[in-house]
Amino acid sequence: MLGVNHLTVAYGPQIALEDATVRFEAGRFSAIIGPNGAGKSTLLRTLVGLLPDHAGAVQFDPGHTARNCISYVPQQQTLDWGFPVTVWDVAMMGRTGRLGWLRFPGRKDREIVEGALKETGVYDLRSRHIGALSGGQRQRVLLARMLARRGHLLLLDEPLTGVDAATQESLMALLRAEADRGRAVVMVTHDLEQARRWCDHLVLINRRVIASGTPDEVYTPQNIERTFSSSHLGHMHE
Ligand SMILES: Nc1ncnc2c1ncn2[C@@H]1O[C@H](COP(=O)(O)OP(=O)(O)OP(=O)(O)O)[C@@H](O)[C@H]1O
Repeated sequence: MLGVNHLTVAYGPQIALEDATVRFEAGRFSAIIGPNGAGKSTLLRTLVGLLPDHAGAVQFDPGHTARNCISYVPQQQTLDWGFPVTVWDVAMMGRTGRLGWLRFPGRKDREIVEGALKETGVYDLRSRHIGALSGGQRQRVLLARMLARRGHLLLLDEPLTGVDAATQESLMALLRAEADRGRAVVMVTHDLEQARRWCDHLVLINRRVIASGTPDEVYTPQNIERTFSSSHLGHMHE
């Protein structure tokens, strides 16, 4: 459904991701795993189209583009939470992004937003200003916006940061269900054990793709060592 082919991304002289080739399929729940600075967010942001300045190709299946099929949940700290909007408004942005700014949302859109807020457990907070939410509540609102968009491809950058353990389980179940409905779900995470339990496709990266496959294929001592060995600290200081 979506992939990158020999992708290299640099920020100025610093190469963040080198010669990465990987494919994400519909119906699969994929996890991108690696240490800090490994290039995980860079890979996701390139897929979304936020880093157009790269070498190599981002490939969509025919009829799909970043604009018409991706729902993206960025890292929470990259957003401005002082913006004067309510929980409901943020979830509705999932619809307006789809409709275009000139069309007003209709009853169907309101139903979809209501359903998304209920699914993520923040419907009761719908009139609250987003600045007045806890970290875990904010994360749920971002997930509600993502669900409201109804994209075929869900890209999430560390979506469980700040979320308590019980809620993490229910949100993982929610994402698993989205994959089982035929969506491609791709999540950046630091939690290897959680990824092994919920995901059927893992991608280990450390500036390069170290391994890609099922949890059993990917979680070998050698791959883990190559992904998390301190050698990557070397290139952080290059
Ligand atoms: N806007 C930027 N300008 C310059 N360098 C950047 C920028 N964004 C990321 N980098 C660098 O690119 C490399 C990869 O960063 P990236 O954010 O993709 O890592 P990550 O795997 O998502 O890390 P983390 O687990 O810490 O979120 C890092 O060395 C980082 O310092």
